[in-house]
Amino acid sequence: MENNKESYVKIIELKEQVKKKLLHGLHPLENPLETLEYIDDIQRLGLSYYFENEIEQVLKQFHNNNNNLHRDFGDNNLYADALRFRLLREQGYFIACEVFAKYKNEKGKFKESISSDIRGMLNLYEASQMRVRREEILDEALIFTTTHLQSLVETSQLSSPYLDLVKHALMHPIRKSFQRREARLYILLYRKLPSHEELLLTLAKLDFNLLQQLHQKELNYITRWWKEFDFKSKQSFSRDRIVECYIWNYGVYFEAQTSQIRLMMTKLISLLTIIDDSYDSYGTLEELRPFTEAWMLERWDISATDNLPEYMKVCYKKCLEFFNEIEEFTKENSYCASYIKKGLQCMVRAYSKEVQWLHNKYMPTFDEYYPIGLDNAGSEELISMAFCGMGDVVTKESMDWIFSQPQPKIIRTMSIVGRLMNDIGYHKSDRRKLSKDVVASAVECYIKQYGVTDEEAIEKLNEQVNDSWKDLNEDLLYPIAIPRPLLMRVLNLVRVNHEMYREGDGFTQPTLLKNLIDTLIINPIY
Ligand SMILES: CC(C)=CCC/C(C)=C/CC/C(C)=C/COP(=O)(O)OP(=O)(O)O
Repeated sequence: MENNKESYVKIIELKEQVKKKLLHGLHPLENPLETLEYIDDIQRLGLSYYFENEIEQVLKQFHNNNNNLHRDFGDNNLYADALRFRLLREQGYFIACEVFAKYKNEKGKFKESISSDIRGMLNLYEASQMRVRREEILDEALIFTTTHLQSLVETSQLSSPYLDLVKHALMHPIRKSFQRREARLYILLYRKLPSHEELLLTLAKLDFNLLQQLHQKELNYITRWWKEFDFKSKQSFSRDRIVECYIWNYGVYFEAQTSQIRLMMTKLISLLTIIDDSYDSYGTLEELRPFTEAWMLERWDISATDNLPEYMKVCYKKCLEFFNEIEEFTKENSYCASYIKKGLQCMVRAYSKEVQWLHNKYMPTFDEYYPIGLDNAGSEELISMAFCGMGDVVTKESMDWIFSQPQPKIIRTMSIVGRLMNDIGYHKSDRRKLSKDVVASAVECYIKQYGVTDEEAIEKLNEQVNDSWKDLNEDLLYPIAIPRPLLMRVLNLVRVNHEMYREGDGFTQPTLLKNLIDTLIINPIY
């Protein structure tokens, strides 16, 4: 691997060339498809953060010239239509889904003939993930493309980079995916594509490897911090998941200049895990009552824990220290820390309600459970903390937006994805099967309220998760409530929730995230 200084210099030089091409070398009106493909490649290679303004300028032209460009693709270019649709919607521009009506037959079904166009089908599949409510044509497109692409994967004997992309996309659609894993994977696939551009490939590889070295150093620092804290010696039942905490935030912030917020968020999640475990696993009701009161104080004070067990004191003290660190970090925006405190209080209130149910062996109805379960998914808390890393972009109004009523749809989506996927995973896990406790969780509460089977409950809850992604998509279309860079961090937080609980409890069962950790932190790209 080249030495770091050389890599930096090369990155600067390559970036300039890409910028030039984006602004002057592409001609959206004459060559719309080539332009879109170039932007798609930049984004999928994980490089768009270098070119936000240029990409915005180019895509705006597509948006403003929608009709002209529409004609350029002709009547039968599913690949181009779907690519443009996805890129514009990802950028926040509404584009009507009726553009896909021409791919239907007289019976109102998608034409079977398009199913042999793999790249077109793949783009339509990704485009349909951008749907909002009441876009039935995109619901149908998702089913149509998923079915055909799945059968293609099962029956095809050929190996091709496109087929690899299809296999991957079926598991990880772009909209929901952990972005850095996608970048790495796309770098490996892109170099096999006949059309790849050497310059972009080199830039992407250098950038990934250089960032990875920084991430390794950070992980080193944070594991030392965790070892020195040594909470395990005070309470051995608590989950020991500092690497997973780091990965959580790496999904939200990955850039070199965001190192500090990544580490702060990692500390926050590790402390939240301790608090969660205190309520869920080992605190008694008598201990937890004053513990809850201590968090509810206007000014947190260590003396509030005088009569509490040592492990609670240690946890509370560490949080006080951590809040001093947050205040120092957000000196310029001194109002920020109070929102993080408010978010934590909201979680603790929910934990304390759940613990009463647990100790009273009471299984609530779904309606009783749901608002509490959504509150303890911690969305307001994590978003408040994430926004603190956004420097000038964040304002008091955007912090107020986090706690506004009615709750912004994208925040509700974050809670729904986290809560329901976590609870569905819990329902299927050995943890539940082996537990003698009556633990309130969405599946059990749904079964209790509606008298349905496990499978039916899970199906209904999965539907809610899918519908909530549509709401998220809507909140990300212009006009938007707060600046786009802030909303993009919220989107990343939702993606992390999805990733963590996609196949069970990735946070608690260490094997589920192992692959992700190896790919992102350990192995460079050669
Ligand atoms: C669930 C979710 C999206 C949480 C987001 C807030 C957050 C990052 C908390 C840190 C600790 C954590 C992963 C709790 C989930 O525990 P658990 O799996 O025992 O679930 P529980 O919430 O039912 O205790």
